[in-house]
Amino acid sequence: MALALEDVTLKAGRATLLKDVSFAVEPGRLVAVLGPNGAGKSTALSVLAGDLKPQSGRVVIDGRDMATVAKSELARVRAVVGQHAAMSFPLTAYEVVALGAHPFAGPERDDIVEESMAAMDVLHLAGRDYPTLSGGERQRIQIARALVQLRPAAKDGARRYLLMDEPTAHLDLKHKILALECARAFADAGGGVLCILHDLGLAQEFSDEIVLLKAGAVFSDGASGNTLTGETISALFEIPVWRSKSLLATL
Ligand SMILES: Nc1ncnc2c1ncn2[C@@H]1O[C@H](COP(=O)(O)OP(=O)(O)OP(=O)(O)O)[C@@H](O)[C@H]1O
Repeated sequence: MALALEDVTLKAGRATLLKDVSFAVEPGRLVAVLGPNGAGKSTALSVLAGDLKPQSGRVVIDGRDMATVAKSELARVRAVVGQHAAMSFPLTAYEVVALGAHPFAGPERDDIVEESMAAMDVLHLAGRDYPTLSGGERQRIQIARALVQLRPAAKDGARRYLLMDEPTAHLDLKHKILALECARAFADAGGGVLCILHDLGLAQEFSDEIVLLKAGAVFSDGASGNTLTGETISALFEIPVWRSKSLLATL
């Protein structure tokens, strides 16, 4: 059981954005995806989410080809926290989080929404107009919404997958840690998490596995403790080995 890319190649016009990319997000695991700007991380996440269709290869969710899974079913088992949390609808923060909760009704829904908002430290923002929130506040609301969306699957014992594109990008240190603790708790409770990160230290600290992407291909993939070496980081980001080694020594 897993959410996996199998030999995925994706092109846009003449550009090849992903070349034979394979990796899997297994239940109970947090996979961090790292790599230079433009490496294909967000593209890979969108393919895994079922939002972009590859020209070759396939996405497999718990043994089924994703192309055969209805969008409505997909919405119950995977949630996406995107890179840009902009939303121009005149909704309150509470209403945005509750968008994830449409299968619930009544007091149960309120409890689940409030619990997820508390987990992301945004309960005090519940009545605020979403468009007036700061970037980091919006990001935390989006994570709370995704957690709400996946709650029914958790209760049914179904597999579920949380896909996050740079969820910590706009967050202060306390909330970066909180967001990754929530993602970690989600994995520890049996969900699978994919998290695109630029921070090597946070990736090392919170993930089980690290996938390194470069130029649309998997550069390296392995257990978090073994993947980030001075030589690998140097080659991945095209920086001197002495620099990557001194950076890694600070992690
Ligand atoms: N529709 C498209 N047509 C052509 N090129 C595209 C298209 N969409 C994305 N790209 C290019 O594909 C590459 C991969 O983009 P992607 O957003 O996946 O990178 P990323 O690894 O997430 O980068 P970042 O760290 O900057 O967020 C980039 O060079 C981007 O410019």
